[in-house]
Parts: sequence; C-alpha cells; structure tokens
Amino acid sequence: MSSSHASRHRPTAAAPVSGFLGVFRYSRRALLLVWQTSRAMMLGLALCTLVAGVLPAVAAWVGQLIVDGVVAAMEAQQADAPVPLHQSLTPVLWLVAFEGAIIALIALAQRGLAAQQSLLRARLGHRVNVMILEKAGTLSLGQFEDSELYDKLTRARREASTRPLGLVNKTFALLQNAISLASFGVLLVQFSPWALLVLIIGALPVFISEAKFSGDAFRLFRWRSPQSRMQMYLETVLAREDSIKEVKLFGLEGLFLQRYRAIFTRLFTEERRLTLRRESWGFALGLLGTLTFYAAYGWVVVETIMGTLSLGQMTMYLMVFKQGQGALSASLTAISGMYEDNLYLSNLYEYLEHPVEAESGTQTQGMAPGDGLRFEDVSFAYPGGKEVLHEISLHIAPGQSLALVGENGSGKTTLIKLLTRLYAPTRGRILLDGTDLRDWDAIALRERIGVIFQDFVRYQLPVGENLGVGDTHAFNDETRWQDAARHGMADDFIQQMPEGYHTQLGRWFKNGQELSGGQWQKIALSRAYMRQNADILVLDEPTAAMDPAAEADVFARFREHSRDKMTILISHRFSTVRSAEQIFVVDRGRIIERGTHAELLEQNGRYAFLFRLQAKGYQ
Ligand SMILES: Nc1ncnc2c1ncn2[C@@H]1O[C@H](COP(=O)(O)OP(=O)(O)OP(=O)(O)O)[C@@H](O)[C@H]1O
Repeated sequence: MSSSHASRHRPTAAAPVSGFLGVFRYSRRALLLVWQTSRAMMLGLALCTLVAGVLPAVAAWVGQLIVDGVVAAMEAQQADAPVPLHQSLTPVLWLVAFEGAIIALIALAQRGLAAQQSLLRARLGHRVNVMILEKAGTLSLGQFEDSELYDKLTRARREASTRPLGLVNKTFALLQNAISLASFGVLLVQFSPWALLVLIIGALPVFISEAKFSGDAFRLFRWRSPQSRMQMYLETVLAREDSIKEVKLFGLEGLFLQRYRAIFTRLFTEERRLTLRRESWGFALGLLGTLTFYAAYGWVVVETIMGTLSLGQMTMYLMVFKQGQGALSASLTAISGMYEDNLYLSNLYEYLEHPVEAESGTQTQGMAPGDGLRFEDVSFAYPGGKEVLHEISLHIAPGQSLALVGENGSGKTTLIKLLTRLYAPTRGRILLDGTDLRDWDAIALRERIGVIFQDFVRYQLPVGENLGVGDTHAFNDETRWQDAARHGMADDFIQQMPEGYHTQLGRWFKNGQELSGGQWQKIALSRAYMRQNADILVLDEPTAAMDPAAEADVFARFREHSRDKMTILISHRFSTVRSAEQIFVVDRGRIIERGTHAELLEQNGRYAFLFRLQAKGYQ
C-alpha cells in the first residue's frame, strides 16, 4: 500500500496484524537477544524474579502466624493461670523479626531487578541499534529509495531499540507474578477453590480489553508512520543549519510550522480516540475486579464471624486476596504489554529480515585484462519508473578520456550509477576487462573506481578524515591525505586552517570551520585521488563551484594524474569538456552524437549548437 493511500484511511484499515498468539513468536527471539547480550544479567534477573515472586506468599503466611500467635498470647495472658509474659511474647516477636527480614529481602530483590533492567536497557538498546545500522549497510541504493522499506527502517529505529528489553522485563514480571499467584493459590485453595476461580474471573475482562487495544495502538502506530516521518522531516528542515538559511530567506517558517501542526492535530485526534476508549473500557472492566474483591472480602468476614476461620486466617486471606488480585492484574497487563511489544518487534524483524540483494560476483580480475570498460546495449529504468537510459553502447580503453554532455535529466549521472554498480542494468550488460560487472567481487570492483558525485557528502569530521573516507585502508594516513590534497588542490587552504589537517569541518561540532562551495569541491576531488589503485576516475560536475582559474588548474592536474587511467567527466562547461578524447552527447537517455570536439563541431549538430550558445555567452 502506498503511503499516501494509507494516510487517507483510518488506522483500522492499515496492514492486517496476525492473530493474537502468532505474534508471540518474537518473545523467544527477544529473550535470546538478551541472553546473548549478557548471560550474567539474565541469570541475575531470573534469580531476583524468583525471590520477588515467592516471598510475598511467605510473608502473608508468616502474617497469619503472627496474628494467631498474638491472639493465643492474649488468651494465655487472660487465662486463670497466665504463663510468664516473655514466654508468650518471644515466639511472636521472632515471627515479627522474620517477617521484617522477608520484606527486606523482597526490597533487595526488587532493587536488583531495577538495577539490572536499567543496565540491560543501555546495552540492549545499543545492540539493537547496531543491528539496525549493520543491516542498513547491506541494503542496496534501490532499497534505500524504496519508501516502504525506508519507513520500516525509521519505525525500527524509533521504537524497536527499547522494545526487546520491554518484552524481556514483562516476561520476567509475568513470571514473578505467576510464581506469586501460584503460591497465593496454594494458600487460597485451602479456603475454597471457588475463591481462586472468583479471583481469576474478576481480572479476565480487563485483560481481553487490554489485548484488543494494544493491537489497535499498533495499527495506529503503523498508520501514522508516513506522517510521523513527514513531521520529522519538517523538524529537520526547520531546525538544521544547512536548511535554515533558505527557510529564513523564503520565510518558510510559518508555512512549514502550520503543516507540522496540521499533521499533529490529525494524529492527535486518532490517538485521543484510542486513549479515551482504552481508558474508559479499562475503568469499566476494572470495576468488575474490584467488585469480586469486595464480594470475596465479605465472604471471608462472614466465615470468620461464623468461626470457620481464625482471626489470623482472615488477615492472611484478605492479604492474599488483595495481593493475588494485584499479581493477577499485573500478569495480565504484562501479557498484553508483551503482545504490544511483539507487534513492534515484528516490525524490527521485518526490517532485519528484508531480503538483501545478492552481491553475487566473486571475480577479482577480468577475463580480458586491459580491455577497459564496455557498455553493450544498456537500458535502465529506476525501480517502479519508466526507462531513462536506452540501448547505450560505448567503450573506453585504459588511458582514454570520455566526456558526457547533455541537458539536465538526460541520464548522465544514472549512467555513472550503473557503472559503479549502485544499480544493475535492466537490459544489456556492462563489462570491465571483459567480465560482466555483476560477476565482479563488489570490493575489488569498487577499489578500481574513484568517483565524485555532484552531491558528494560533506562529513562533519576533521579535514583529513574527509579525505581519508576516499580509501578506508588509508583513513588515518596523514601522508596520503597530503598527497591527495595536493592533487586535488586543497593542500594550500588546508595548511592555512587553524589545526591544519585536523581542523574540524562543518558547524555541528565545537570549533568546526565551514568551507566555501569551491573548497568543499576541492576536498571531494582530493577524496577521489585517495584511491591510488583506481584506474577508472569519474568526475560528475566536479568544478561547478570553482573559479575559472581553479577549474583550468584542476583539469591540467587531472590529465596529468590520469594518463594511464580511464576517465569519465560530466560537465556542463564546454571549456572543460573539449579536451576529452571522446565526447558523447546524451539526450533523453540516448547517445545522439559522439566524437572529438573538432568532429562534433564539424557535424554541426546538437553539440555544435550548445557549444556556440555557450561561447556566445562569454563574448
Ligand atoms: N533515484 C532515482 N529514482 C528515480 N528516477 C530517477 C532517480 N534519479 C534520477 N532519476 C530520473 O532519471 C532521469 C535521469 O537523471 P540523471 O540524474 O541521470 O540526469 P543527469 O543527466 O545527470 O542530469 P543533471 O545534468 O541535472 O545532473 C531523470 O529523468 C530523473 O528524473
């Protein structure tokens, strides 16, 4: 379902969620995840759970002994021949001390649980985030551009990092309460099995309604996801330094804020509906539980007055009933919470299990070394889109240079994306040294290609590292940084910066320096020179932001550096393009002219027209 389609409907119309029991399949995996994260803490949790589960019943039982002991002691004191006071007092006081110790132990177990949970939260959150990011690294560019998968990724990142622990905590809470309940049950059955039944029936309706509303909450969460993403996007535009300049100049704050508010209002309306329904049903059904408790209370009181129960037993049963009811409703809340966590986890696992497109190749050398690069009748359409490249054929031999010119949107960058295997052709094939790109080992292939896209990344890292990213093997190699910067003409201005190659770039971090557009381009250019082993160099509009002198210099060096390499240059400036050995004119996804500058002028076609148009502009 497309996001816009989904957003027009109520949450109930969103993707169906599998049956109640089906979703419990993720509990086991979450437990396993915690187990793998820290065995010691998992065992610690189990121990504390056991202690905190069993001791309340023991405390209730000791409570009964105390009251009965007190009554017996009082009777002994009032008897005709009273026993010495200390004799009747001592056993009761021991019992009181024992009860105190039990309560202290329960407190200790609960603190232990809380401490381990909060430590686990940090470790598990980190682990899940790493899993999410590792998976992101395996997705193809096409998958990243798929809005549904991106949606899953965003949802996973936002919610799921806290959910596994939530699920584990609830599982332990359930266990603890189940143990307490079982031990209370043992005491309660002695009074009457019916009492146990009353206790269970009283709590059941709340549980059923909670489970239903958890499902609704999850469907709401899914339904609002595309809109929440739009909200996040607007937040970014309104509060990030790289967009704020334009937002201010165009006066977009009001417009975007209004849109932001409108989304909130829409989402809030749905959330309020759900919350109100959930809480009112919860209250109404919860009353049933309270009713059953007071009915049982009356019953115990009557039995005590009739003499069937001792005063101590009455105290114990009331306590057991009260705590049992608490434990039962806590167990049921835990179960419905687990159900909810499972639904969210299903989202995390859907994302983690999303099939990765196979990087099939294993070849690290071509079948015909030295053959260079060939496109054979290559056509391409972006996923879900129409064809943007049609039957492209070309050949570049080592040492040759190729320039691509053409209008905006004619398909030049797309051609480079195919060459770098960011996408695969829909028809035809691309060969490097006689071997299909698909058969190449991804790493071996990428090591041979140095490319700068026009939308290169401006990393908020030190200058040196901004160069180092070009070759991860030399990420920290200062000599290589300097070599690359000299080739890319960035060395001069880097030397002038306060901390040279260690100057922080960008404004996100302390003492960060901002560079000009042309300086950033020189950084990107140097980045491409970091790839010493690359024999295919691609520059996609590398000099658009540079002054003419710098541009001329860049190309003189580029030719110098790349004599034995294959170079592909995309540029709208003909002064840059004219020296290439082959120039291809791309028009709406087809190569319509090819030749040298002189040949193309001779042909007097599109190239000649555009060249003269630009030349006129300079006269
Ligand atoms: N990621 C994408 N998904 C879908 N379509 C795309 C994508 N990127 C580009 N296109 C489409 O493919 C066509 C070719 O785009 P491309 O970026 O290759 O053009 P270009 O020649 O490099 O343009 P420019 O000179 O403006 O950089 C355009 O019609 C564009 O709309």
